[in-house]
Amino acid sequence: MTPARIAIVGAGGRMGRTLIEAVGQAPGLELTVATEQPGSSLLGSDAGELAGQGRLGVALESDLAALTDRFDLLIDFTRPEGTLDHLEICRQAGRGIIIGTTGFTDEQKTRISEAAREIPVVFAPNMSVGVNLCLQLLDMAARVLGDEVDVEVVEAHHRHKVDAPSGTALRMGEVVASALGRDLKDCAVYGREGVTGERDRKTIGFETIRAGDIVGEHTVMFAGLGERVEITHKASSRMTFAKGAARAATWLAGRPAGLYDMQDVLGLR
Ligand SMILES: NC(=O)C1=CN([C@@H]2O[C@H](COP(=O)(O)OP(=O)(O)OC[C@H]3O[C@@H](n4cnc5c(N)ncnc54)[C@H](OP(=O)(O)O)[C@@H]3O)[C@@H](O)[C@H]2O)C=CC1
Ligand SMILES: O=C(O)C1=N[C@H](C(=O)O)C[C@H](O)C1
Repeated sequence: MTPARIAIVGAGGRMGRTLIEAVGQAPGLELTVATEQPGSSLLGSDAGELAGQGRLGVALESDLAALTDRFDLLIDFTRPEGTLDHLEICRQAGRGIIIGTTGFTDEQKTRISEAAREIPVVFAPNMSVGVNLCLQLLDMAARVLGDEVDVEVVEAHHRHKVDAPSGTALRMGEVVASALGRDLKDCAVYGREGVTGERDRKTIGFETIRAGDIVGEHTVMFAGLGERVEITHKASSRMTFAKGAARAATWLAGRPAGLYDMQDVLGLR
């Protein structure tokens, strides 16, 4: 079978470099385009050499709109504003997109849903198998423990991360809120300070740690009187996310337009 031709945007970033390696290891995928922002000192360098994989013959370029005839699917782990630009280019060219970027506003998420009426989109704040399994476990835990417990989501990431709470923490909160018949928008509490008063059982609390080189850790605590359940995921390598994105790309190749996530890719729905 002909491999799907893959574009990686933000190719010089932490995830971009890891994605170059992961796509190179995926049998059904071939890296054909890699981009960075205009003005980047990385433009012209070889994607494989950038990722420590040896020469691939794919030079970093900046004008994605001019390159759409050279890829079938685009993988985007950048920033929301960049992702929306890339999404529009994919929509106009009829190319599928795998979005791992986090930190979108509701309005920006709506734009992704709208584009997914025309092109296939996988959009997931965490592409690791483990986190997606945890989302299933969280749904079950919330249904069993119900309103008898206090729910807190604690996440820790490296010092360079710019959005908080993490997209994964928010998705975990959404899963628990939905299982409990709540709307996260009404019940989320983002950090506490000063005289807060007693805890309201119906809230879901979020705590954020940013420190050093932590790859990504999430714990959801269901704390009752006399016992406590904690569901924890710890990523120790970005390759776990990159392999998930490569798996999503393989899965998305040839699919019809639609908004999918990693639960679809992994057959967990
Ligand atoms: N879904 C998942 O499984 C995972 C998601 N993520 C998410 O992926 C995103 C990237 O993370 P990470 O790799 O650590 O970040 P980095 O900052 O290391 O990389 C981001 C890359 O995107 C580029 N970029 C930034 N803004 C734009 C723009 N407007 N247009 C085009 N390119 C742009 C950067 O270029 P420059 O350096 O020039 O600014 C850089 O190359 C984050 O949102 C993060 O939360 C991360 C890991 C897993
Ligand atoms: O920025 C990161 O690094 C990560 N971001 C994602 C998120 O915001 O959930 C996923 C992962 O935890 C790493």
